[in-house]
Amino acid sequence: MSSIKSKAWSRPRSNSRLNDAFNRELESGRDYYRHELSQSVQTNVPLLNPQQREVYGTSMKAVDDGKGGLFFLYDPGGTGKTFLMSLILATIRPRSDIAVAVASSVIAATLLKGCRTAHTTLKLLFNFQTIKQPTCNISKNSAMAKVLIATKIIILDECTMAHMF
Ligand SMILES: Nc1ncnc2c1ncn2[C@@H]1O[C@H](COP(=O)(O)OP(=O)(O)OP(=O)(O)O)[C@@H](O)[C@H]1O
Repeated sequence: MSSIKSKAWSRPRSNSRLNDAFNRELESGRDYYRHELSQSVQTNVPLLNPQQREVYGTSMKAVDDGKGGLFFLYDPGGTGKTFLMSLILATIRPRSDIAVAVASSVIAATLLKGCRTAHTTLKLLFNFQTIKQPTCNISKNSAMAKVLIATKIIILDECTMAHMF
């Protein structure tokens, strides 16, 4: 009898712990000032140059269509990549959608709002560049896995530098 009781109580507790962790991850992905972000979108979209506008349109279409895709943005320094990525994040986040921003280094992570290192967020192995088929150390049932499933876009800044860290 006591074991039945303990099973009956233990299950909801573990689910609720998972839900709490999920909600914490979710909130950290959504915890932005919506009004401020929406205003920055209204102000900055009209400033985009033709090339930035094309990348913005392509990225937002991919997000809205939900078909997935892998896009690389490569341009010389100072040409507005960070400006553009910030705008993409600011467009998606006020909709209560999750946009994850990660970077290959701590310094690069300071450039985008809510950005963390890819190693921390995606639980990358530190020696992943030496492994033939590297995987993220995130279990299927974890809160982070649920967040990633719900994520609309993952932006990885300075990805070409990832092998150095
Ligand atoms: N369309 C734009 N309208 C107004 N300012 C812009 C625009 N695009 C970029 N900028 C400004 O130009 C400067 C350089 O842009 P940004 O930092 O985004 O370049 P970057 O390509 O990310 O540079 P780096 O590769 O060195 O990190 C920033 O001050 C940014 O705010």
